Amino acid sequence: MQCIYRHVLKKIKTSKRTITTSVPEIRIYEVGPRDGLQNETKFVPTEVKVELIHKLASSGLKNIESASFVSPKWIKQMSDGVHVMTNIKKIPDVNYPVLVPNLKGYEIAKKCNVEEIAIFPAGSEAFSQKNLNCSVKEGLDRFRAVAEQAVKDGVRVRGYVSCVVGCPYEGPISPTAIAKVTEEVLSMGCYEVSLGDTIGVGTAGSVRRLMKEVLQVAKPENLALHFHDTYGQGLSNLLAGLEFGIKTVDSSVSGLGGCPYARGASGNLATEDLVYFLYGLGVNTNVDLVKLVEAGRYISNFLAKPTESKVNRALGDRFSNHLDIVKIASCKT
Ligand SMILES: CC(C)(COP(=O)([O-])OP(=O)([O-])OC[C@H]1O[C@@H](n2cnc3c(N)ncnc32)[C@H](O)[C@@H]1OP(=O)([O-])[O-])[C@@H](O)C(=O)NCCC(=O)NCCSC(=O)C[C@@](C)(O)CC(=O)[O-]
Repeated sequence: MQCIYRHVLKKIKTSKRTITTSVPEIRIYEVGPRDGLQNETKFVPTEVKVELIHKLASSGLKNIESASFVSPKWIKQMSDGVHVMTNIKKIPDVNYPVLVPNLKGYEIAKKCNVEEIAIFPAGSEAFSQKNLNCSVKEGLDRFRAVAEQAVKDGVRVRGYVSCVVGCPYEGPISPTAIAKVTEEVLSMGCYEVSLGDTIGVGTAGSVRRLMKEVLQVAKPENLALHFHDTYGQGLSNLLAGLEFGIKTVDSSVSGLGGCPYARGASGNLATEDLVYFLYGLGVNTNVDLVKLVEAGRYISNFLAKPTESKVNRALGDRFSNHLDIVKIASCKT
């Protein structure tokens, strides 16, 4: 089968010479510290959030959505965003984006010297009302003002579109509606739009239908996939999406996650499961699975709940060497 993933040229040193080879690569956008924790009822202290972010960065993840600057009246769990962002010991080549709902949140984020923000309009009218207290159109206008200011300030902007397959209040959402919102979000200057199956109702079939429509208005390199794993379809949905040439995938360590305004939705696709899956496809992730598993256990232990990652559970205490796990994933025993 022809490899469908983006390839990067890498210089690899052998004992005798340096060779240039082509390695497929997928960009992982970790959302655990934000999407993963925002729905937790027990307040996670700032130092635990910061330690989680440090552990994720040391596993090799390069994009870690670290906080959100939403109204603390709406999401109390994220109310310490300023302290989180000012206490992270940043690694130079790691991106630490934050979620921003309006200009007020943007101004606070800016004071924390963030280099990237994410805006998050919805594809569904009812969800927009519940999540943002405004219509889709009002949300888009509000986010356009934020994006324009950020672009002016040289801050990168990423966009989410929520409820790309289904809405907890309205039911199925048409791919045409999602394509329309995606096009508008891209026109605001976002370098990428992440398509969020907020309640995890998608299947490989509905994801294919969505991709066909959205790719009428966007290039695959400007799209990302954001799956919640409510019905256990996260990885098959992802495979369906990757077949369209998408190169960025969102996931959450330990499968944490959920939105308080999307009751019943489970966590995101677990990053440990994603990394294992990608190694199996021969896709380079540059992530150390042992360190990632440790990060997942750190936060699950703190929350006193079992990990939602099947890979994390399956590995138990058997493996301390990243390469051994990669061999299993690649079936190269
Ligand atoms: C958009 C609003 C603010 C409108 O909320 P509102 O109540 O209509 O706004 P408001 O302007 O009337 O403000 C109400 C109060 O909040 C304050 N306020 C207002 N904004 C801010 C701010 N940025 N930072 C700090 N404070 C703020 C504001 O100052 C005021 O304080 P008061 O005067 O009463 O003392 C609110 O609805 C909100 O914060 N919503 C965010 C909800 C949220 O975070 N949801 C989860 C993230 S979305 C998600 O998870 C989906 C995603 C992205 O992961 C993709 C997927 O999974 O598919």
